[in-house]
Amino acid sequence: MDGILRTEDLTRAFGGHFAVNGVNIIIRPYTFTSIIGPNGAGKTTLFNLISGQLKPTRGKIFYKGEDITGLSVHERARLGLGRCFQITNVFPRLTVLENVRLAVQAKERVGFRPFTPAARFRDLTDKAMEVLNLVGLDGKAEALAATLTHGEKRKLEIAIVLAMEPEVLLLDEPTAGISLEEVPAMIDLLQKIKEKRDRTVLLVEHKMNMVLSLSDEIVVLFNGNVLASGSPEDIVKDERVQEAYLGGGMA
Ligand SMILES: Nc1ncnc2c1ncn2[C@@H]1O[C@H](COP(=O)(O)OP(=O)(O)OP(=O)(O)O)[C@@H](O)[C@H]1O
Repeated sequence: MDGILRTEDLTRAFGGHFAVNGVNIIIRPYTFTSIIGPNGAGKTTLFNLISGQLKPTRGKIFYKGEDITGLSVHERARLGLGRCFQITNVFPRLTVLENVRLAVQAKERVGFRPFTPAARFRDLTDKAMEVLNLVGLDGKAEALAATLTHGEKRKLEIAIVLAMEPEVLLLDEPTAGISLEEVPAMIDLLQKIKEKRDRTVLLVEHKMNMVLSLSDEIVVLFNGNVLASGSPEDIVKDERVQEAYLGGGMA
C-alpha cells in the first residue's frame, strides 16, 4: 500500500552527521499521524524534507504514488501539501479576517468564478469566517493580527493553511512557544481537525503525552532512524521507546 505520503530510504546529512537516515514511512490517507522523538532525533529535518524546504542527500518522497522528491515547496503546496510556516505567514497589519480571506482568495483564484464582485466578496468572507469559527478565532475577526497572543497567532496560522484546503496538513510543533494556559485550546483545535476526518494530518511534536490521545499512528524517531511506529497503544508498550524517552519516563 502506497499511502498518501511515503518516504523511501529518506536521508539527509549535514556534513558527516546523518540527521535523517534511511527513513521509510507510509502515511495513510485521512489519518492523524504524529512524528515524535527526543531533541535532535531528526523530526524537523524529516518534516522539512517532506514539505520540500530541504533536499534529501538520498532517497525519495512519494505523494499519491507520484515521486515529488524534485518538486519545490510551492509545487508541493499546489498538489495539496499544506504546511504551517510559522508566524511569518501572518500579515500583522491586517485583521484576522483579512488574513484568512486572502488565503481563501488565493485558493479560489484558480477556480471557477460565477459571482459578481460583491457576492464574491461575501462568499470569501463567509468561507473565511467558517475557518475562523473552527479554530476559535471568530470573536477576534476584526482584531489586527499584530495584537494576538502567541497562541492565537498559531491558530491564525493554522486557519490560513486550512483556508487553502490542503489534502495533507503539515503541522510543526503547534504548541511550541505558546503559554501553558493556551496549550489545552490548541489540543482541542487539533482534536477538532482530526474529528472532521476530511484531510490527512501530519504533526511533528516532541511531547509524547500530547500525541498519545490525538494520533491514529505514531512514528518515533531516534538518532535519525525510525525507532518504532504504530498505534498509540503499541508505542506506549514499546520498551525501546520508553528507553529513548529518559529511560522509561515518557516526556
Ligand atoms: N542545518 C543544519 N546544519 C547542521 N546540523 C543540523 C542542521 N539541522 C539539523 N541539524 C542536526 O541534525 C540533528 C537533527 O535535528 P532536528 O532539528 O531535525 O531534530 P528534532 O528532532 O527536530 O529536534 P528538536 O526536538 O530539538 O527540534 C541534530 O543533531 C541537529 O543538530
